[in-house]
Amino acid sequence: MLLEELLASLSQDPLPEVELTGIETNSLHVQPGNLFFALVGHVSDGHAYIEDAIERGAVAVVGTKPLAPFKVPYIQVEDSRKAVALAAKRYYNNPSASKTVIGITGTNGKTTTSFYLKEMLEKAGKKCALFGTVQYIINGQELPSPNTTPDSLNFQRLLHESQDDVVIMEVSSHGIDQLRIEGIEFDFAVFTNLDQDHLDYHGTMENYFQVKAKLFDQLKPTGVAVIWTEGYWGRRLAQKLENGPHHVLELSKRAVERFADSNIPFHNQMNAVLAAAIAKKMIVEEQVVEQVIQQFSGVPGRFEVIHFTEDRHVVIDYAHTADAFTQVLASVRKLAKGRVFHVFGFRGGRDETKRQAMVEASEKGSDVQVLTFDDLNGLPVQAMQEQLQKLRFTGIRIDDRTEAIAYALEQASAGDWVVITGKGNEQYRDRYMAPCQSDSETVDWYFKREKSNSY
Ligand SMILES: CC(=O)N[C@H]1[C@@H](OP(=O)(O)OP(=O)(O)OC[C@H]2O[C@@H](n3ccc(=O)[nH]c3=O)[C@H](O)[C@@H]2O)O[C@H](CO)[C@@H](O)[C@@H]1O[C@H](C)C(=O)N[C@@H](C)C(=O)N[C@H](CCC(=O)O)C(=O)O
Ligand SMILES: Nc1ncnc2c1ncn2[C@@H]1O[C@H](COP(=O)(O)OP(=O)(O)OP(=O)(O)O)[C@@H](O)[C@H]1O
Ligand SMILES: N[C@H](CCC[C@H](N)C(=O)O)C(=O)O
Repeated sequence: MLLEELLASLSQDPLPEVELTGIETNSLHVQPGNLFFALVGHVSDGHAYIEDAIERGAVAVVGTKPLAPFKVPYIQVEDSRKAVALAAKRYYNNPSASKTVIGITGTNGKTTTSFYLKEMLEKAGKKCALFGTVQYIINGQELPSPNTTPDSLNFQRLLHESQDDVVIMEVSSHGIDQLRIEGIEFDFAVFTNLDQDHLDYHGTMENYFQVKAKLFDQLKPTGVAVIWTEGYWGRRLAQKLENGPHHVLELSKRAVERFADSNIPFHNQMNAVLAAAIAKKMIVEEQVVEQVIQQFSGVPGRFEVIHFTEDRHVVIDYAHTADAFTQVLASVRKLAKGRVFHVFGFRGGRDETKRQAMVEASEKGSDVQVLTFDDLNGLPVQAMQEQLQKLRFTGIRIDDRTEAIAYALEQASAGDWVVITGKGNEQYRDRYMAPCQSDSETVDWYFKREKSNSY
């Protein structure tokens, strides 16, 4: 595509006749013939890397700041995140237009709902691409997920490669705010729930809600909104959409009554019915939907039950909000004949204001609490220790996660359950550091150690 063809609407001046070889937002990845978009980020400012991008072969640059002329055309726009999203959409020939696009938002349950839905649709013969926290899947191929919601450029590029019929994506509030989904029109948008999280980024729950609600502005005119309305924020969203053009499907506790005798955790029943509502709208047979719910293969690191020994159980779970703790611990309480141990921690550099509520949910839902580290995310150990010190917490503190898990497993006796939350299936302790064992690998290591010690 010619530079002129892509950017004519943004540039006052005529642009040179140059054939583009691609679009880039990271100067380090620029190849000769690329168009570079300078984005102001949370850590760096892409405008500082314009010269670098030009040296690597960028043929034009788009940015937001008034800058002195460069040796290639510089096009100043109001919002370079919006500009790159729309340029990528155009460059890759609007790849989502030919697919059914489903966006799932909410604090908890996005990943699980998306996995349920993928299984339902695939059983009905549809090919699904998936974007989310655990992984991306394009044309059946699993790719690592750097962000729950990919940046707009990567997203359009992957959609262009995808020969799938359906795109199921988790839409994070960061993703919406940073315009990673700008220009995408959704056939379905799902709201699971809202719980206190990410206030380091959004400031207030109201702001957090308003950002999440923006997903629903991107529904196609024929689009359907599916909302869990049992909570305050779900009801607010349903009200907001009430007089709008879209069909709104509201789901509440009544929708999960039929699971009364089943042993799926309650939160997964909610996720299952949200997925089922879309599957049915997409004409998946009732029988297929039910079969998937009954035989669901689960999500890595979400309510993963390990029969540690015959009478001791471990649950590995990705809970990292107070509501998620309440849900998971209540489900375990129903299953446990003995005590419930809870090993948990917090991520460095993330919302600190949710922590006290998480401690309280843990103390309410379990018998023994072990507070440890999740990820430090670059935060010095001492700073995390000081932050933990400030919490009102009466349980046991063991900073080293392996030791904390070992302690809980050691203390647990027949009938007890040990719940380990926060990291799920993740194989790193700090996104900036080397990979390390997952929580289930730690449990496995402990189990082997205990077995060899008993001989
Ligand atoms: C705070 C935040 O959300 N940051 C995200 C954001 O980064 P940023 O735009 O601020 O990037 P930056 O590092 O400041 O760089 C600015 C620009 O300079 C450019 N640059 C930089 C260096 C250089 O040498 N050359 C260069 O061109 C960069 O390529 C970039 O274009 O955009 C990046 C690309 O999309 C994201 O990877 C990054 O996610 C960071 C790693 C992150 O931790 N994000 C979390 C908070 C997040 O987004 N989480 C949600 C899930 C939350 C949930 O639901 O629980 C998610 O969707 O993953
Ligand atoms: N519907 C729900 N309501 C409340 N808590 C839930 C619900 N579904 C899942 N959870 C809890 O939240 C945790 C994360 O679930 P899941 O990965 O499906 O959510 P998510 O929205 O994708 O989270 P993230 O964006 O952080 O990846 C689960 O391990 C469970 O503890
Ligand atoms: N939802 C959590 C976990 C994100 C997981 C991973 N992508 C990371 O950033 O470490 C958060 O944003 O705090």
